[in-house]
Amino acid sequence: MINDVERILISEAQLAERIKELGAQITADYAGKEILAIGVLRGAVVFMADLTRAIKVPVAIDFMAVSSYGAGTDSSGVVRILKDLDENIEGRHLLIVEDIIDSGLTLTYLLENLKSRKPASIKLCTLLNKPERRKAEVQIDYNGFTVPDYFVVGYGLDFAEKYRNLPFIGILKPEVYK
Ligand SMILES: O=P(O)(O)OC[C@H]1O[C@H](OP(=O)(O)OP(=O)(O)O)[C@H](O)[C@@H]1O
Ligand code: HPA
Repeated sequence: MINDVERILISEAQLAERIKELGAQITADYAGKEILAIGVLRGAVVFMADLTRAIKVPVAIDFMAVSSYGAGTDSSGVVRILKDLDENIEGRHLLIVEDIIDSGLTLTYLLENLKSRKPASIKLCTLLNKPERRKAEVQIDYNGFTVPDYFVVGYGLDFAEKYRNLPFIGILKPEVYK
């Protein structure tokens, strides 16, 4: 698996340091409130586990599964809900946790869907932001790292369901996905 990686873009130590900072910022912003963190399956799971432990106000967790990529490296643009929330979100402070915002199509769909259920507030936290690929504008409240237009893997992110368990964010060798 490691032999498929061309180079490490964000190391394990850099991820840990930045997540500590994000946790502190979120803790300060939500003082006196309770958060319902909504992880977007499956990519956000690894980040969600570390981020929630860096937040010091009460955090409940729930998950939604959506898919728009299939086995390729381009969004199909068609977002499907594969698993809905278990919690009632009306009147709650939602923190959507994503691994990456790329075209922005997944989040645009998700935000509209969640807003219609009348939460008290919605904020978005993404580990990675790839603005060069944006097709729909998305307001990001907490951004871990801005990355260039490479297909990245690791720390939850996959290519065809592989590489999610790499502890860093890396770029694959072109021959692996071409
Ligand atoms: O901004 P966008 O272009 O919409 O891309 C971002 C979305 O794509 C990835 O999910 P994917 O559909 O690959 O599912 P996964 O989380 O199970 O890997 C990622 O986790 C985001 O949810
Ligand atoms: O660069 C990426 N890597 C993995 N999954 C993704 N989903 C959107 N962009 C990416």
